[in-house]
Amino acid sequence: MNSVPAPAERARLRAIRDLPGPRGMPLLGNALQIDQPRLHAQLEDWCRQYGERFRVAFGPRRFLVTANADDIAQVLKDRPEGFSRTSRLEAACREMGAGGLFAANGAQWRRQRPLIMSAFNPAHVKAYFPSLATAAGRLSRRWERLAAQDAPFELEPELMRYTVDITAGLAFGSDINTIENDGAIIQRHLQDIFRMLQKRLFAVVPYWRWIRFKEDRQLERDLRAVAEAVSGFLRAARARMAAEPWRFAQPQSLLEAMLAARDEEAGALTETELAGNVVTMLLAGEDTTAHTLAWLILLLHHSPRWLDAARAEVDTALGGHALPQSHEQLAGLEIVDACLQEAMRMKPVGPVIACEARRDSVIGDIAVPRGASVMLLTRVAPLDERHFAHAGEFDPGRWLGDAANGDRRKTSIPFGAGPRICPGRYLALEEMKMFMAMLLRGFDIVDAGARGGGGAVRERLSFTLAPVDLMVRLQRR
Ligand code: HEM
Repeated sequence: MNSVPAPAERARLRAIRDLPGPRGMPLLGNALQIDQPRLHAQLEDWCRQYGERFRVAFGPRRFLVTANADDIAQVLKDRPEGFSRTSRLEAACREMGAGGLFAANGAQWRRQRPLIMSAFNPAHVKAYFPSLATAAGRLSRRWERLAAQDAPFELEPELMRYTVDITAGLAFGSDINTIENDGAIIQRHLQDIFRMLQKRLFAVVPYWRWIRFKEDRQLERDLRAVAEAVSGFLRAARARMAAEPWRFAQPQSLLEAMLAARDEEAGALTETELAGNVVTMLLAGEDTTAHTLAWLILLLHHSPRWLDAARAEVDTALGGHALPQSHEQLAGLEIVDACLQEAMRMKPVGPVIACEARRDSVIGDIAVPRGASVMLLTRVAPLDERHFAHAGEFDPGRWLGDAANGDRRKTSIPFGAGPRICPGRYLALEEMKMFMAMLLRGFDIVDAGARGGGGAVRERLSFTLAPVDLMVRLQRR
Protein backbone atom coordinates (compact mmCIF):
# COMPACT_ATOMS: atom_id res chain seq x y z
CA MET A 1 0.00 0.00 0.00
CA ASN A 2 1.50 3.28 -1.01
CA SER A 3 -0.67 5.76 0.82
CA VAL A 4 -1.25 6.61 4.47
CA PRO A 5 1.82 4.81 5.89
CA ALA A 6 1.64 2.95 9.20
CA PRO A 7 3.94 4.29 11.99
CA ALA A 8 6.41 1.34 11.72
CA GLU A 9 6.74 1.90 8.00
CA ARG A 10 7.23 5.63 8.42
CA ALA A 11 10.34 5.03 10.52
CA ARG A 12 12.30 3.49 7.62
CA LEU A 13 11.36 6.08 5.05
CA ARG A 14 13.49 8.91 3.68
CA ALA A 15 12.26 12.48 3.89
CA ILE A 16 12.14 14.64 0.74
CA ARG A 17 14.78 16.95 2.21
CA ASP A 18 17.20 13.95 2.54
CA LEU A 19 17.11 13.19 -1.18
CA PRO A 20 20.01 14.14 -3.40
CA GLY A 21 19.52 17.22 -5.52
CA PRO A 22 21.17 20.40 -6.79
CA ARG A 23 22.55 22.70 -4.12
CA GLY A 24 20.41 25.84 -3.83
CA MET A 25 20.71 29.32 -2.35
CA PRO A 26 19.29 30.36 1.02
CA LEU A 27 15.64 31.48 0.65
CA LEU A 28 15.64 31.14 -3.15
CA GLY A 29 16.52 27.47 -3.36
CA ASN A 30 17.16 26.48 -7.00
CA ALA A 31 14.98 29.24 -8.47
CA LEU A 32 17.88 31.09 -10.08
CA GLN A 33 19.23 27.93 -11.72
CA ILE A 34 16.05 27.50 -13.70
CA ASP A 35 15.49 29.21 -17.00
CA GLN A 36 11.71 28.88 -17.30
CA PRO A 37 11.55 27.84 -20.97
CA ARG A 38 14.09 25.10 -20.18
CA LEU A 39 12.55 23.92 -16.92
CA HIS A 40 11.86 20.42 -18.27
CA ALA A 41 15.36 20.05 -19.77
CA GLN A 42 17.02 21.23 -16.55
CA LEU A 43 14.98 18.76 -14.48
CA GLU A 44 15.81 15.97 -16.95
CA ASP A 45 19.53 16.89 -16.68
CA TRP A 46 19.35 16.77 -12.89
CA CYS A 47 17.61 13.43 -13.16
CA ARG A 48 20.63 12.06 -15.04
CA GLN A 49 22.91 13.57 -12.39
CA TYR A 50 21.05 12.71 -9.15
CA GLY A 51 18.97 9.69 -10.13
CA GLU A 52 15.29 9.20 -10.90
CA ARG A 53 14.11 10.60 -7.54
CA PHE A 54 15.56 13.89 -6.32
CA ARG A 55 14.53 17.17 -4.70
CA VAL A 56 14.51 20.79 -5.85
CA ALA A 57 13.26 23.97 -4.17
CA PHE A 58 11.72 27.12 -5.61
CA GLY A 59 11.88 29.61 -2.77
CA PRO A 60 10.15 28.08 0.24
CA ARG A 61 8.47 25.38 -1.87
CA ARG A 62 10.31 22.07 -1.91
CA PHE A 63 9.47 19.49 -4.58
CA LEU A 64 10.01 15.78 -4.88
CA VAL A 65 10.84 15.11 -8.53
CA THR A 66 10.42 11.61 -9.88
CA ALA A 67 10.93 10.08 -13.31
CA ASN A 68 10.20 6.53 -12.15
CA ALA A 69 7.38 5.10 -14.31
CA ASP A 70 5.79 3.23 -11.37
CA ASP A 71 5.81 6.34 -9.17
CA ILE A 72 4.23 8.34 -11.97
CA ALA A 73 1.50 5.74 -12.52
CA GLN A 74 0.84 5.59 -8.77
CA VAL A 75 0.46 9.35 -8.36
CA LEU A 76 -1.68 9.84 -11.46
CA LYS A 77 -3.95 6.99 -10.46
CA ASP A 78 -4.32 8.15 -6.86
CA ARG A 79 -6.40 11.20 -7.80
CA PRO A 80 -8.40 13.02 -6.66
CA GLU A 81 -8.12 11.53 -3.14
CA GLY A 82 -4.33 11.14 -2.78
CA PHE A 83 -3.03 13.83 -5.15
CA SER A 84 -4.42 16.93 -6.85
CA ARG A 85 -3.16 19.65 -9.16
CA THR A 86 -1.09 22.14 -7.14
CA SER A 87 -2.85 24.88 -5.22
CA ARG A 88 -0.65 27.40 -7.09
CA LEU A 89 -1.99 26.12 -10.44
CA GLU A 90 -5.57 26.14 -9.20
CA ALA A 91 -5.26 29.73 -7.92
CA ALA A 92 -3.32 31.03 -10.95
CA CYS A 93 -5.83 29.54 -13.41
CA ARG A 94 -8.78 30.84 -11.44
CA GLU A 95 -7.25 34.33 -11.35
CA MET A 96 -6.92 34.09 -15.12
CA GLY A 97 -10.55 33.09 -15.65
CA ALA A 98 -9.54 29.54 -16.58
CA GLY A 99 -10.88 27.84 -13.46
CA GLY A 100 -12.35 24.90 -15.37
CA LEU A 101 -11.79 21.16 -15.23
CA PHE A 102 -8.01 21.28 -15.68
CA ALA A 103 -7.41 23.47 -12.63
CA ALA A 104 -10.21 22.21 -10.37
CA ASN A 105 -9.53 19.96 -7.40
CA GLY A 106 -11.47 17.83 -4.91
CA ALA A 107 -15.25 18.14 -4.88
CA GLN A 108 -15.26 20.79 -7.64
CA TRP A 109 -13.30 18.55 -10.01
CA ARG A 110 -15.48 15.54 -9.15
CA ARG A 111 -18.62 17.57 -9.93
CA GLN A 112 -17.36 18.90 -13.26
CA ARG A 113 -15.61 15.85 -14.71
CA PRO A 114 -18.73 13.79 -15.67
CA LEU A 115 -20.44 16.88 -17.05
CA ILE A 116 -17.44 17.75 -19.23
CA MET A 117 -16.84 14.12 -20.21
CA SER A 118 -20.37 13.89 -21.56
CA ALA A 119 -19.42 16.69 -23.97
CA PHE A 120 -16.54 14.54 -25.28
CA ASN A 121 -18.57 11.41 -25.79
CA PRO A 122 -17.43 9.51 -28.93
CA ALA A 123 -20.74 10.04 -30.74
CA HIS A 124 -20.30 13.81 -30.44
CA VAL A 125 -16.67 13.64 -31.56
CA LYS A 126 -17.74 11.61 -34.59
CA ALA A 127 -20.39 14.19 -35.44
CA TYR A 128 -17.72 16.89 -35.60
CA PHE A 129 -16.12 15.34 -38.69
CA PRO A 130 -17.56 17.91 -41.17
CA SER A 131 -16.12 20.81 -39.12
CA LEU A 132 -12.69 19.18 -39.16
CA ALA A 133 -12.88 18.75 -42.91
CA THR A 134 -13.93 22.42 -43.36
CA ALA A 135 -10.96 23.68 -41.33
CA ALA A 136 -8.53 21.34 -43.12
CA GLY A 137 -9.88 22.44 -46.52
CA ARG A 138 -9.42 26.10 -45.62
CA LEU A 139 -5.90 25.51 -44.37
CA SER A 140 -5.05 23.59 -47.54
CA ARG A 141 -6.13 26.57 -49.68
CA ARG A 142 -4.12 28.95 -47.50
CA TRP A 143 -1.05 26.73 -47.68
CA GLU A 144 -1.35 26.45 -51.46
CA ARG A 145 -0.72 30.19 -51.54
CA LEU A 146 2.21 29.86 -49.13
CA ALA A 147 3.68 26.99 -51.17
CA ALA A 148 3.37 29.05 -54.34
CA GLN A 149 5.62 31.71 -52.77
CA ASP A 150 8.35 29.06 -52.62
CA ALA A 151 9.74 30.50 -49.38
CA PRO A 152 9.95 29.13 -45.84
CA PHE A 153 7.22 30.17 -43.40
CA GLU A 154 6.89 29.85 -39.64
CA LEU A 155 4.93 26.71 -38.95
CA GLU A 156 3.41 27.17 -35.48
CA PRO A 157 1.22 30.24 -36.09
CA GLU A 158 -0.19 28.45 -39.15
CA LEU A 159 -0.98 25.32 -37.19
CA MET A 160 -2.57 27.35 -34.44
CA ARG A 161 -5.01 28.91 -36.87
CA TYR A 162 -6.18 25.38 -37.60
CA THR A 163 -6.35 24.23 -33.96
CA VAL A 164 -8.04 27.42 -32.70
CA ASP A 165 -10.62 27.30 -35.48
CA ILE A 166 -11.33 23.68 -34.72
CA THR A 167 -11.58 24.16 -30.97
CA ALA A 168 -13.82 27.19 -31.43
CA GLY A 169 -15.84 25.46 -34.15
CA LEU A 170 -16.13 22.05 -32.59
CA ALA A 171 -16.13 23.07 -29.03
CA PHE A 172 -18.24 26.19 -29.20
CA GLY A 173 -20.09 26.05 -32.50
CA SER A 174 -18.57 29.43 -33.45
CA ASP A 175 -16.91 29.82 -36.80
CA ILE A 176 -14.17 32.35 -36.00
CA ASN A 177 -12.23 31.42 -39.16
CA THR A 178 -8.75 32.61 -38.20
CA ILE A 179 -7.47 30.63 -41.20
CA GLU A 180 -9.01 32.96 -43.77
CA ASN A 181 -9.08 36.05 -41.61
CA ASP A 182 -5.73 37.58 -40.70
CA GLY A 183 -7.38 40.03 -38.31
CA ALA A 184 -8.53 37.34 -35.87
CA ILE A 185 -5.82 37.18 -33.27
CA ILE A 186 -7.29 35.27 -30.37
CA GLN A 187 -4.38 32.82 -30.62
CA ARG A 188 -1.87 35.59 -29.92
CA HIS A 189 -3.66 36.40 -26.67
CA LEU A 190 -3.70 32.73 -25.77
CA GLN A 191 0.06 32.50 -26.36
CA ASP A 192 0.82 35.27 -23.92
CA ILE A 193 -1.57 33.80 -21.38
CA PHE A 194 0.29 30.48 -21.52
CA ARG A 195 3.67 32.11 -21.07
CA MET A 196 2.48 34.07 -18.05
CA LEU A 197 0.76 31.04 -16.56
CA GLN A 198 4.02 29.12 -16.53
CA LYS A 199 5.88 32.12 -15.11
CA ARG A 200 3.40 32.46 -12.27
CA LEU A 201 3.40 28.77 -11.47
CA PHE A 202 7.10 28.78 -10.70
CA ALA A 203 7.50 32.32 -9.32
CA VAL A 204 9.15 32.32 -5.90
CA VAL A 205 6.31 34.51 -4.53
CA PRO A 206 2.97 35.52 -6.10
CA TYR A 207 4.28 39.07 -6.72
CA TRP A 208 1.43 39.99 -9.13
CA ARG A 209 -0.99 40.17 -6.25
CA TRP A 210 0.90 43.26 -5.00
CA ILE A 211 2.79 44.72 -7.98
CA ARG A 212 1.79 44.64 -11.64
CA PHE A 213 4.60 44.93 -14.15
CA LYS A 214 4.13 45.84 -17.81
CA GLU A 215 3.64 42.20 -18.78
CA ASP A 216 1.07 41.70 -16.01
CA ARG A 217 -0.91 44.65 -17.35
CA GLN A 218 -0.62 43.20 -20.86
CA LEU A 219 -1.89 39.91 -19.46
CA GLU A 220 -4.97 41.70 -18.12
CA ARG A 221 -5.65 43.05 -21.60
CA ASP A 222 -5.18 39.58 -23.10
CA LEU A 223 -7.54 38.09 -20.54
CA ARG A 224 -10.15 40.75 -21.22
CA ALA A 225 -9.98 40.02 -24.96
CA VAL A 226 -10.39 36.29 -24.39
CA ALA A 227 -13.20 36.85 -21.85
CA GLU A 228 -15.08 38.91 -24.45
CA ALA A 229 -14.68 36.16 -27.04
CA VAL A 230 -15.87 33.62 -24.47
CA SER A 231 -19.01 35.52 -23.53
CA GLY A 232 -19.71 35.82 -27.26
CA PHE A 233 -19.47 32.02 -27.61
CA LEU A 234 -21.78 31.55 -24.63
CA ARG A 235 -24.36 34.09 -25.82
CA ALA A 236 -24.46 32.57 -29.30
CA ALA A 237 -24.80 29.01 -27.98
CA ARG A 238 -27.62 30.01 -25.60
CA ALA A 239 -29.48 31.78 -28.41
CA ARG A 240 -29.17 28.73 -30.67
CA MET A 241 -30.46 26.43 -27.96
CA ALA A 242 -33.39 28.70 -27.12
CA ALA A 243 -34.39 28.87 -30.79
CA GLU A 244 -33.85 25.15 -31.39
CA PRO A 245 -34.54 23.21 -28.18
CA TRP A 246 -33.80 19.87 -29.95
CA ARG A 247 -30.15 20.81 -29.42
CA PHE A 248 -30.50 19.88 -25.73
CA ALA A 249 -30.95 16.26 -26.82
CA GLN A 250 -28.54 16.45 -29.78
CA PRO A 251 -25.92 19.06 -28.96
CA GLN A 252 -23.90 20.13 -31.98
CA SER A 253 -20.84 21.37 -30.13
CA LEU A 254 -18.99 20.77 -26.88
CA LEU A 255 -20.42 23.99 -25.49
CA GLU A 256 -23.99 22.98 -26.34
CA ALA A 257 -23.26 19.64 -24.70
CA MET A 258 -21.93 21.45 -21.63
CA LEU A 259 -25.04 23.64 -21.50
CA ALA A 260 -27.24 20.57 -21.84
CA ALA A 261 -25.26 18.42 -19.41
CA ARG A 262 -27.08 17.59 -16.24
CA ASP A 263 -26.34 14.99 -13.68
CA GLU A 264 -28.64 13.81 -10.92
CA GLU A 265 -26.03 14.47 -8.28
CA ALA A 266 -23.94 17.22 -9.84
CA GLY A 267 -26.78 19.27 -11.33
CA ALA A 268 -25.63 21.57 -14.15
CA LEU A 269 -22.46 23.61 -14.65
CA THR A 270 -22.67 27.06 -13.08
CA GLU A 271 -22.09 30.24 -15.08
CA THR A 272 -18.52 30.59 -13.73
CA GLU A 273 -17.77 26.94 -14.42
CA LEU A 274 -19.05 27.27 -17.98
CA ALA A 275 -16.91 30.33 -18.70
CA GLY A 276 -13.88 28.74 -16.99
CA ASN A 277 -14.27 25.61 -19.09
CA VAL A 278 -14.61 27.51 -22.34
CA VAL A 279 -11.25 29.20 -21.64
CA THR A 280 -9.82 25.87 -20.49
CA MET A 281 -10.82 24.17 -23.73
CA LEU A 282 -9.33 26.96 -25.83
CA LEU A 283 -6.08 26.75 -23.90
CA ALA A 284 -6.00 22.96 -23.65
CA GLY A 285 -6.97 22.36 -27.25
CA GLU A 286 -4.82 24.87 -29.07
CA ASP A 287 -1.13 24.54 -28.19
CA THR A 288 -1.14 20.85 -27.43
CA THR A 289 -2.34 19.78 -30.86
CA ALA A 290 -0.40 22.44 -32.78
CA HIS A 291 2.91 21.58 -31.07
CA THR A 292 2.43 17.84 -31.54
CA LEU A 293 1.82 18.38 -35.27
CA ALA A 294 4.83 20.68 -35.56
CA TRP A 295 7.09 18.08 -33.91
CA LEU A 296 5.72 15.34 -36.13
CA ILE A 297 6.37 17.33 -39.32
CA LEU A 298 9.96 17.89 -38.22
CA LEU A 299 10.50 14.23 -37.28
CA LEU A 300 8.96 12.98 -40.54
CA HIS A 301 11.08 15.36 -42.58
CA HIS A 302 14.14 13.59 -41.15
CA SER A 303 12.66 10.14 -41.65
CA PRO A 304 11.93 9.73 -45.39
CA ARG A 305 11.06 6.05 -44.96
CA TRP A 306 8.18 6.79 -42.61
CA LEU A 307 7.17 9.88 -44.54
CA ASP A 308 6.77 7.73 -47.66
CA ALA A 309 4.91 5.01 -45.75
CA ALA A 310 2.47 7.49 -44.21
CA ARG A 311 1.92 9.20 -47.55
CA ALA A 312 1.30 5.89 -49.34
CA GLU A 313 -1.27 5.00 -46.70
CA VAL A 314 -3.06 8.33 -47.14
CA ASP A 315 -3.00 8.11 -50.96
CA THR A 316 -4.56 4.66 -50.87
CA ALA A 317 -7.20 5.59 -48.30
CA LEU A 318 -8.25 8.84 -49.98
CA GLY A 319 -8.29 7.63 -53.58
CA GLY A 320 -9.07 10.63 -55.78
CA HIS A 321 -10.08 12.91 -52.87
CA ALA A 322 -8.03 15.72 -51.36
CA LEU A 323 -9.35 15.08 -47.83
CA PRO A 324 -10.72 12.12 -45.87
CA GLN A 325 -14.41 11.62 -46.55
CA SER A 326 -15.50 10.00 -43.28
CA HIS A 327 -14.62 9.37 -39.68
CA GLU A 328 -14.05 5.70 -40.60
CA GLN A 329 -11.47 6.67 -43.21
CA LEU A 330 -9.58 8.66 -40.60
CA ALA A 331 -9.80 5.78 -38.15
CA GLY A 332 -8.15 3.52 -40.76
CA LEU A 333 -4.96 5.62 -40.98
CA GLU A 334 -2.88 3.31 -38.80
CA ILE A 335 0.56 4.43 -39.95
CA VAL A 336 -0.33 8.08 -39.46
CA ASP A 337 -1.60 7.18 -35.99
CA ALA A 338 1.66 5.32 -35.21
CA CYS A 339 3.65 8.37 -36.37
CA LEU A 340 1.65 10.54 -33.97
CA GLN A 341 2.19 8.13 -31.07
CA GLU A 342 5.90 8.11 -31.77
CA ALA A 343 6.12 11.91 -32.02
CA MET A 344 4.30 12.16 -28.68
CA ARG A 345 6.70 9.62 -27.12
CA MET A 346 9.70 11.74 -28.07
CA LYS A 347 8.09 15.16 -27.70
CA PRO A 348 5.21 14.89 -25.22
CA VAL A 349 3.74 18.37 -24.89
CA GLY A 350 3.43 17.90 -21.12
CA PRO A 351 6.87 16.59 -20.04
CA VAL A 352 6.33 17.84 -16.46
CA ILE A 353 3.11 17.23 -14.50
CA ALA A 354 2.97 18.87 -11.08
CA CYS A 355 0.83 17.43 -8.29
CA GLU A 356 0.22 18.08 -4.61
CA ALA A 357 -0.29 15.43 -1.92
CA ARG A 358 -3.71 15.68 -0.28
CA ARG A 359 -2.80 13.22 2.46
CA ASP A 360 0.36 11.58 3.81
CA SER A 361 1.65 9.05 1.28
CA VAL A 362 4.69 7.04 0.31
CA ILE A 363 6.40 7.12 -3.08
CA GLY A 364 9.07 4.42 -3.37
CA ASP A 365 10.88 4.69 -0.03
CA ILE A 366 10.09 8.37 0.40
CA ALA A 367 7.60 9.84 2.86
CA VAL A 368 5.41 12.41 1.13
CA PRO A 369 3.57 14.49 3.69
CA ARG A 370 0.19 16.08 3.01
CA GLY A 371 0.69 19.36 1.13
CA ALA A 372 4.04 18.30 -0.44
CA SER A 373 4.56 19.06 -4.12
CA VAL A 374 5.60 16.36 -6.55
CA MET A 375 6.83 16.86 -10.09
CA LEU A 376 6.48 13.97 -12.52
CA LEU A 377 8.93 13.83 -15.43
CA THR A 378 6.95 11.96 -18.05
CA ARG A 379 9.54 11.88 -20.85
CA VAL A 380 12.43 10.16 -19.09
CA ALA A 381 11.08 6.59 -19.18
CA PRO A 382 9.89 6.83 -22.80
CA LEU A 383 13.42 7.80 -23.83
CA ASP A 384 15.05 5.06 -21.74
CA GLU A 385 16.52 2.03 -23.56
CA ARG A 386 15.12 -0.24 -20.83
CA HIS A 387 11.62 0.59 -22.02
CA PHE A 388 12.14 1.31 -25.73
CA ALA A 389 15.01 -0.16 -27.77
CA HIS A 390 16.86 2.54 -29.78
CA ALA A 391 14.85 5.01 -27.78
CA GLY A 392 16.42 8.03 -29.50
CA GLU A 393 15.22 6.91 -32.94
CA PHE A 394 11.93 7.93 -34.51
CA ASP A 395 10.43 4.53 -35.23
CA PRO A 396 6.62 4.49 -35.56
CA GLY A 397 6.86 0.73 -36.19
CA ARG A 398 6.79 0.27 -32.41
CA TRP A 399 3.16 1.36 -32.42
CA LEU A 400 1.99 -0.97 -35.21
CA GLY A 401 0.45 -4.45 -34.87
CA ASP A 402 1.31 -6.53 -31.81
CA ALA A 403 4.30 -4.34 -31.03
CA ALA A 404 1.91 -1.60 -29.96
CA ASN A 405 0.56 -3.49 -26.96
CA GLY A 406 1.96 -4.28 -23.56
CA ASP A 407 3.76 -1.85 -21.30
CA ARG A 408 4.50 0.74 -23.96
CA ARG A 409 1.22 2.54 -23.59
CA LYS A 410 1.72 2.63 -19.83
CA THR A 411 5.21 4.11 -20.15
CA SER A 412 4.56 6.68 -22.87
CA ILE A 413 1.65 8.71 -21.50
CA PRO A 414 1.36 11.91 -23.56
CA PHE A 415 -2.26 12.34 -22.48
CA GLY A 416 -1.56 11.65 -18.80
CA ALA A 417 -3.18 8.70 -17.03
CA GLY A 418 -5.71 7.72 -14.38
CA PRO A 419 -8.94 9.53 -13.52
CA ARG A 420 -7.67 12.87 -14.86
CA ILE A 421 -6.45 11.57 -18.22
CA CYS A 422 -6.99 14.12 -21.01
CA PRO A 423 -10.69 14.08 -21.98
CA GLY A 424 -9.84 15.68 -25.34
CA ARG A 425 -7.58 12.87 -26.55
CA TYR A 426 -9.91 11.31 -29.13
CA LEU A 427 -10.82 14.70 -30.48
CA ALA A 428 -7.13 15.64 -30.66
CA LEU A 429 -6.21 12.44 -32.51
CA GLU A 430 -9.05 12.90 -34.99
CA GLU A 431 -8.02 16.51 -35.59
CA MET A 432 -4.34 15.63 -36.01
CA LYS A 433 -5.04 12.77 -38.41
CA MET A 434 -7.26 15.02 -40.53
CA PHE A 435 -4.46 17.57 -40.71
CA MET A 436 -1.78 14.99 -41.60
CA ALA A 437 -3.99 13.49 -44.32
CA MET A 438 -4.45 16.97 -45.84
CA LEU A 439 -0.72 17.71 -45.66
CA LEU A 440 0.55 14.38 -46.99
CA ARG A 441 -2.01 14.25 -49.80
CA GLY A 442 -1.48 17.80 -50.96
CA PHE A 443 2.10 18.82 -50.25
CA ASP A 444 5.75 17.81 -50.24
CA ILE A 445 7.80 18.99 -47.27
CA VAL A 446 10.78 20.52 -49.08
CA ASP A 447 12.46 21.69 -45.91
CA ALA A 448 11.81 21.86 -42.15
CA GLY A 449 14.22 23.22 -39.58
CA ALA A 450 15.28 26.07 -37.32
CA ARG A 451 14.97 29.63 -38.66
CA GLY A 452 18.11 30.60 -40.56
CA GLY A 453 19.05 26.92 -41.07
CA GLY A 454 21.75 24.98 -39.27
CA GLY A 455 21.50 23.53 -35.77
CA ALA A 456 18.81 21.46 -34.14
CA VAL A 457 15.37 22.91 -33.47
CA ARG A 458 15.34 23.91 -29.80
CA GLU A 459 12.59 23.11 -27.31
CA ARG A 460 10.76 25.73 -25.28
CA LEU A 461 8.44 24.97 -22.39
CA SER A 462 5.71 27.54 -22.29
CA PHE A 463 3.34 25.45 -20.19
CA THR A 464 3.48 23.05 -23.15
CA LEU A 465 6.55 21.90 -25.06
CA ALA A 466 7.00 23.84 -28.32
CA PRO A 467 9.63 23.86 -31.06
CA VAL A 468 11.42 27.21 -31.28
CA ASP A 469 11.24 29.08 -34.62
CA LEU A 470 10.40 26.05 -36.71
CA MET A 471 10.28 27.00 -40.39
CA VAL A 472 8.97 24.87 -43.26
CA ARG A 473 8.93 25.11 -47.03
CA LEU A 474 6.24 23.24 -48.91
CA GLN A 475 5.57 22.38 -52.51
CA ARG A 476 2.21 21.44 -54.00
CA ARG A 477 2.29 17.80 -55.04
C1 HEM B 1 -2.15 16.41 -28.68
C2 HEM B 1 -3.13 16.93 -27.96
C3 HEM B 1 -3.24 16.89 -26.46
C4 HEM B 1 -2.35 16.43 -25.53
C5 HEM B 1 -0.98 15.80 -25.76
C6 HEM B 1 -2.97 16.63 -24.22
C7 HEM B 1 -2.37 16.28 -23.02
C8 HEM B 1 -2.97 16.44 -21.78
C9 HEM B 1 -2.35 16.08 -20.53
C10 HEM B 1 -0.95 15.51 -20.35
C11 HEM B 1 -3.25 16.36 -19.55
C12 HEM B 1 -3.04 16.11 -18.05
C13 HEM B 1 -3.55 14.72 -17.75
C14 HEM B 1 -3.31 14.23 -16.34
O1 HEM B 1 -3.21 15.04 -15.42
O2 HEM B 1 -3.24 12.99 -16.17
C15 HEM B 1 -4.44 16.90 -20.17
C16 HEM B 1 -5.58 17.29 -19.49
C17 HEM B 1 -6.64 17.90 -20.09
N1 HEM B 1 -6.85 18.10 -21.44
FE1 HEM B 1 -5.58 17.55 -22.93
N2 HEM B 1 -4.20 17.19 -24.41
C18 HEM B 1 -4.41 17.38 -25.75
C19 HEM B 1 -5.54 17.92 -26.35
C20 HEM B 1 -6.66 18.36 -25.69
C21 HEM B 1 -7.84 18.90 -26.32
C22 HEM B 1 -8.06 19.01 -27.84
C23 HEM B 1 -8.71 19.25 -25.31
C24 HEM B 1 -10.08 19.87 -25.41
C25 HEM B 1 -10.53 20.61 -26.37
C26 HEM B 1 -8.06 18.93 -24.05
C27 HEM B 1 -8.63 19.13 -22.81
C28 HEM B 1 -8.05 18.76 -21.60
C29 HEM B 1 -8.66 18.98 -20.30
C30 HEM B 1 -10.00 19.67 -20.05
C31 HEM B 1 -7.79 18.42 -19.35
C32 HEM B 1 -7.99 18.39 -17.83
C33 HEM B 1 -8.59 17.05 -17.39
C34 HEM B 1 -8.74 16.93 -15.87
O3 HEM B 1 -7.95 17.50 -15.14
O4 HEM B 1 -9.67 16.21 -15.45
N3 HEM B 1 -6.83 18.38 -24.32
N4 HEM B 1 -4.25 16.94 -21.54
